[in-house]
Amino acid sequence: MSLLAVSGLTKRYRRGGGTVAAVDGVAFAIEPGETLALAGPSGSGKSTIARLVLRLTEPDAGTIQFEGADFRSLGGSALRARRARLQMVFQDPLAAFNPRATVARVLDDPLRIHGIASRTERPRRIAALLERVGLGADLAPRAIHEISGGQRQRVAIARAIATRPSLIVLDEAVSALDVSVRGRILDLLLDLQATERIAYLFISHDLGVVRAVAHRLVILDAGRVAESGDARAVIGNPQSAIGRALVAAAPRLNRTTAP
Ligand SMILES: Nc1ncnc2c1ncn2[C@@H]1O[C@H](COP(=O)(O)OP(=O)(O)OP(=O)(O)O)[C@@H](O)[C@H]1O
Repeated sequence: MSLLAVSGLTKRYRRGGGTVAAVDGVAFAIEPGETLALAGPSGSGKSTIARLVLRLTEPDAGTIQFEGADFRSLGGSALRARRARLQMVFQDPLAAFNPRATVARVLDDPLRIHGIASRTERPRRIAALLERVGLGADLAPRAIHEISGGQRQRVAIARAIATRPSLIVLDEAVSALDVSVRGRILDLLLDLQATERIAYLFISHDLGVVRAVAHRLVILDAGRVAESGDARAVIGNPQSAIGRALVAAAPRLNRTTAP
């Protein structure tokens, strides 16, 4: 059974006098421990799909099965428990967190809210989480706005793994980072996937990054699936017009070195 399976996913927004389908009958599945990338031009519906999967936005139609449950019909404590297993990392952690909060506070929240560790245990758990993402425990008292962008994204990943998720949605999570920092964060994500068997829904406009980390790739165009398949096969030989255009517009793909 797939970890996540969506089908017929549809979300319309009002525009002018009518409506626009930001997401229009999209279907895909993610298996445990795998990375599925979503790519497509700006406005093709990538972020809307992320928000629908996370239930931050309600779809107009479609089904979302997560860990065998109908995710749309869950409520109350069942939804809370399932939410712990489905985490997210966005492009800009400064927008996602209170910039004045300390690193310790950002990591304490999920441990407390989901009842994962007692008050006395939590500092130790926070130190272990920081260590797991390659940061020192001395970062705990620092404010989010005081640390570097790469450190902030590591804190965001530490927060995401605090609840032992089976799936993390990453929406342009490495796009704002410079190339060397990006490479190290991608290595961390791959290492976490190998050791914890976490699956990723990896949204990126950068096919070089997608090729480096994704097992499978779904290319979107105007809210619909244009093509999908093995990530390297799709990038190496795109079948859709939009796939060919995206590959042609990605000069870094022509290099032999990994991003
Ligand atoms: N809250 C909203 N209200 C109205 N229209 C929206 C809303 N959110 C998204 N849209 C529209 O839905 C379409 C898909 O947007 P979405 O942000 O999902 O695309 P995207 O592929 O993530 O784009 P980008 O790469 O630029 O982030 C766009 O036409 C966008 O203008």
